[in-house]
Formats: sequence, structure tokens, C-alpha cells
Amino acid sequence: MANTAAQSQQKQNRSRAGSDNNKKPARTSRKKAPSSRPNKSTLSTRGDRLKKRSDTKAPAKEPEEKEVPAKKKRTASDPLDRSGFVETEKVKKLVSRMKPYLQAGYPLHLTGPTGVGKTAMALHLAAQFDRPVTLLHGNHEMNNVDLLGGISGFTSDKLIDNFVRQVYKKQVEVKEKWHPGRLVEAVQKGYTVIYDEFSRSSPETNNLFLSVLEEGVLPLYGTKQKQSFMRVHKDFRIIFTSNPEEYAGVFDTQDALMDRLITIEMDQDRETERSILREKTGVLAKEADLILRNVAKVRKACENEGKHGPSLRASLMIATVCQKSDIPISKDNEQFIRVCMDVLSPHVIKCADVNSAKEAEEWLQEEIS
Ligand SMILES: Nc1ncnc2c1ncn2[C@@H]1O[C@H](COP(=O)(O)OP(=O)(O)OP(=O)(O)O)[C@@H](O)[C@H]1O
Repeated sequence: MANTAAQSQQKQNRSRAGSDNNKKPARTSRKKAPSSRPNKSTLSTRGDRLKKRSDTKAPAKEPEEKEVPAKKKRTASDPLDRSGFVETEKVKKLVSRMKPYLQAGYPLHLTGPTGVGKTAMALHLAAQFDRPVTLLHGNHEMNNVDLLGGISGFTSDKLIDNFVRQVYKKQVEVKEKWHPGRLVEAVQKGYTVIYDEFSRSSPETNNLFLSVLEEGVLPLYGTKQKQSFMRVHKDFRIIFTSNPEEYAGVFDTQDALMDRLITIEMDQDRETERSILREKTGVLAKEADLILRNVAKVRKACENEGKHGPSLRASLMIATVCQKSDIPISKDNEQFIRVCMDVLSPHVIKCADVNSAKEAEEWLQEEIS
């Protein structure tokens, strides 16, 4: 009891002190609660004032997540690292011919035989715009779900009301969860899309691109979203690649889509191939010439049959293997001839008048040594 009386007395004293403080604030209370206003004596100039203000500005919100330009994220093993891209005069001219179309927002279509450098060029062009790059690879199984996304499961909200013991109420709300496809993200955020070998996909799938390219909207067919379409971001760009030889037997490229593309035909001359081979593998000029000559002989045989022969890829393979295994690149070296045969035989079987791998090797032995 005595204790309670003492406590009540203390309480009264505190409340009196508090009312005194209201009239005339005590120094101590000021110290305890420093004003958020800066001290005048330290703000003699406007510059100082501005400085102080910005210094005292609290980090109001989480820093916004900024998109790192594609260029800065690249590493040597990244396909978007273009440091290995060889720009000869011819390649430079081609780049400056094609870039303005993309800059103006038009879709570009690179066409040409296999291995001519369409994908390499598309990646190089895409890297010019410092936007993230989305790679799509055409195939007959690709459908709208791959591009637009689909329902990838459910989310459920469960509410259990068990406040009164005898009453138990459970409410479950189940919602379908939509996982946006890669085209949706690219269209929404303004990425550069490379749609490699687009003619391998069915015309029904490629129909999606008609309204993207013409009306600047992506229809969200079958996604069960409230909005039926999405506006295309102003930075969105797209580069298609295709191999005309593949049109036969695959799907006919729809005229409507082709009509919306700016199509550039690509080929590769000996000089460009030579520069790429030398820069990418480090072989000497005479070594590059020997490899290119051997490949050219098989190409010629293929052309005579109306077929496309070995591409620059074959030359790169031969040069890389020889460089990595210290195989002398010389027509008198057995190991080198062996590598050429292994790389080129399948093409000889396809093009020359031979019936077996053995005959192909004999053909090559005669032609390249
Ligand atoms: N300018 C270049 N600089 C460096 N490498 C290149 C260049 N052009 C082509 N290449 C190389 O040549 C090879 C074939 O090029 P790429 O894959 O781009 O051909 P493609 O035309 O897309 O072939 P496909 O139709 O078979 O897909 C690749 O190894 C590529 O890196």
C-alpha cells in the first residue's frame, strides 16, 4: 500500500513537471529531441543550404531497379559478346546499310544459305542498340504458348475463420497463374528480338507477328488476361533470319509476313571468309588459303549438283582443330588431310558421285592433295 502511495506521488510530480515544460521547454528536452531543421549557423550560403538539404535527405524509397544495358552484362562466353565479330570493309558496309532500317523501327530479315553469317550479323546488329536481346529459335513445335506464355499453375488464398470454437469457416480462392512468354516480355520492355530460322515455325504461330509489326500491338490470344492485347514498346526491334533452301519441305513463309519485312540477302566472299578464318583461329594467310581452297573444291562439286556445299563453318572447324592440336596445316601432312576428310566427307557424299564414306575419302584424297 505504502508503495502505491509513493508511486501516486511520483506520478503527480511528473505531471506537474510536464505542464511546466509545456509553458517553457527545458533545455534538456530540446537535446533529447533534436529538430529536423538544420542549424542556421552552418548554412551561411545558399550553396551550403542546398548541400545540407541534399545531405539530410533520407533515402526516401528503394532505388529503382534500372535495366543494365545489354553491353555491360556481357562476358566472353556470352553469345552477345561481339568482340569476336570480324568487321571487314564489306561487313561494315552491310552493317551501315541495315542499321537505319532497325533504327527507323522496321523489322529486318536476313536470308541466305547456311553458315553465311546471318545469326552472327543479327547478334552484331542487335548489340548496336544496347537493349537486352531475346533469342527465339523457329521450330515446327513452337506455338502461341511459347511466345505469349500460359497458365503455369494456381495461386490460392485461404481464409480460415475459427474464432468461435464451434464455428469453422474455410474460404479458398483459387486463381490461375499466368506465366508471360518471352515475346510478351520483349514487347512490353522494348527488347531486341532475334527470331532465328523463323520459317521453321508454322504460319499460324508466326501470324502473331503481323499485328506486332503492322499495328504495334501484341494480341494476347488464349492467355485469359483481362486485356486482349499489349502495346508494343517504342524500343522494340526485331531481326528475322531464314534459309531459303529450307523453305521447301518446311512451311511456306506467309506472304503477309514477308510483305512487312525488309529482306536483305547475305552471301560471303572469299576475302571475308579469309579474314574471319584468320582472326578467329589465328592461322597464317597461306594456311587459311589452303583450307579455303580445299573447302572450295567440295563446294564446287555441290554447286554443280545445284546443292549448297560446306560453309565457312567447315573451314573454321578444320582451322580450330589443327590450331588446338598443333597439327601443321600443310598439304603434305597426313593428320591435316585426315581432319579435312573427316570434316568434308559428308558433303562429298551429298554432292559427288560416290556411294560410301570410303569412296568420298578417295575422292577427297585426289582433289585436295
Ligand atoms: N563477321 C563474322 N565475324 C566472326 N565470325 C563470323 C562472322 N560471320 C560468320 N561468322 C562465323 O561463321 C559461322 C557461321 O555463321 P552463322 O552461324 O551466323 O551463319 P548462319 O547463316 O546463321 O547459319 P545457319 O543458317 O546455319 O544458322 C559461325 O561460327 C559464326 O561465328
